[in-house]
Amino acid sequence: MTSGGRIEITGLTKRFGSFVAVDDLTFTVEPGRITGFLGPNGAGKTTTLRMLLGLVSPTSGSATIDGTAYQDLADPLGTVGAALEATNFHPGRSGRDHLRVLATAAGIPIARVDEMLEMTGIPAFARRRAGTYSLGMRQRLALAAALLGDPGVLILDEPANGLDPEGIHWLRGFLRHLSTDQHKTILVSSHLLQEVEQTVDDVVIIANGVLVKQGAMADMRGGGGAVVRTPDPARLSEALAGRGLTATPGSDGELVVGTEDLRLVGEAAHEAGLPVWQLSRKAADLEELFLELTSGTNRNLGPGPTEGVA
Ligand SMILES: Nc1ncnc2c1ncn2[C@@H]1O[C@H](COP(=O)(O)OP(=O)(O)OP(=O)(O)O)[C@@H](O)[C@H]1O
Repeated sequence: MTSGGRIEITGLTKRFGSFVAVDDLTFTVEPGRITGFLGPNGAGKTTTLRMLLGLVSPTSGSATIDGTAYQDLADPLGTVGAALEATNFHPGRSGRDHLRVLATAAGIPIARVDEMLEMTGIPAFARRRAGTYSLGMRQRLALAAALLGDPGVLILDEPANGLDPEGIHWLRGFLRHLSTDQHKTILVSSHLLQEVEQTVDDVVIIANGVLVKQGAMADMRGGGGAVVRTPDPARLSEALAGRGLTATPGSDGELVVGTEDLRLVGEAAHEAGLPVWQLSRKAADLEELFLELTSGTNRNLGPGPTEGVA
């Protein structure tokens, strides 16, 4: 069982002619964690992953795994497993045969094939031609292929694409097991924050090839403040103001307080002699935050509606 290496992206840039697909990108991905690589369609995620895997050469900058570029790795399949597209299977070949060909070419014991099919939940389909697989099945087969060499680093491009809710639930648990129990490094791209929200520990968000945010998912969730409900919101507002806390009336008689510390709010209510009907943390609206961070940046859609010129 191989534990993961550290991915380091430094000043990574890719130009296609005059078009800058990836622009001076710098971030790191740590072992034992699941990192979501997020951005709207066309943001430059796939190009970045392709550079990391040595499939596209950077215009400048570097992408390394434990300090080594992919093309210089001594044992690439045993170090990094990748599933970039779920469609590159020979349609007439069974999933099992596909994995057997890969395993033989890489000198991996054939027994590992059935182990991986079992692990990714596709043994019953293994003897059917891959051309008949649903997108979800192809995703599982791509994952099985990526894991054949027991790599410490796993790079998955939109792995939840085509999975049904049960499949997404399964994927979430599976990736969690690989990161927590096997300490692997997992980088998962997605254009939907919601899709990976419950899966990832860290996020790297890009738009127009540029880094817009990197951090722990828990920090993204924070900042929402506290919600408190009481029979006399005006009096509680005053008590909170006395403690330097801002309180804004919400939609349904509640107050939204500018602190994450629920104790402060509870104490203010207690001092004012007010009963508290509800006191909870307000979750930040991640979808809103994501749209805000990346708004109007989907290059593939062209410019948005423009203001009329007087
Ligand atoms: N070989 C190429 N030649 C010219 N432009 C390219 C090439 N490859 C990618 N691009 C452009 O670079 C931009 C980034 O593409 P990329 O596929 O990396 O984005 P992405 O974030 O992965 O989006 P998606 O989720 O749609 O795959 C896009 O505008 C794309 O059209």
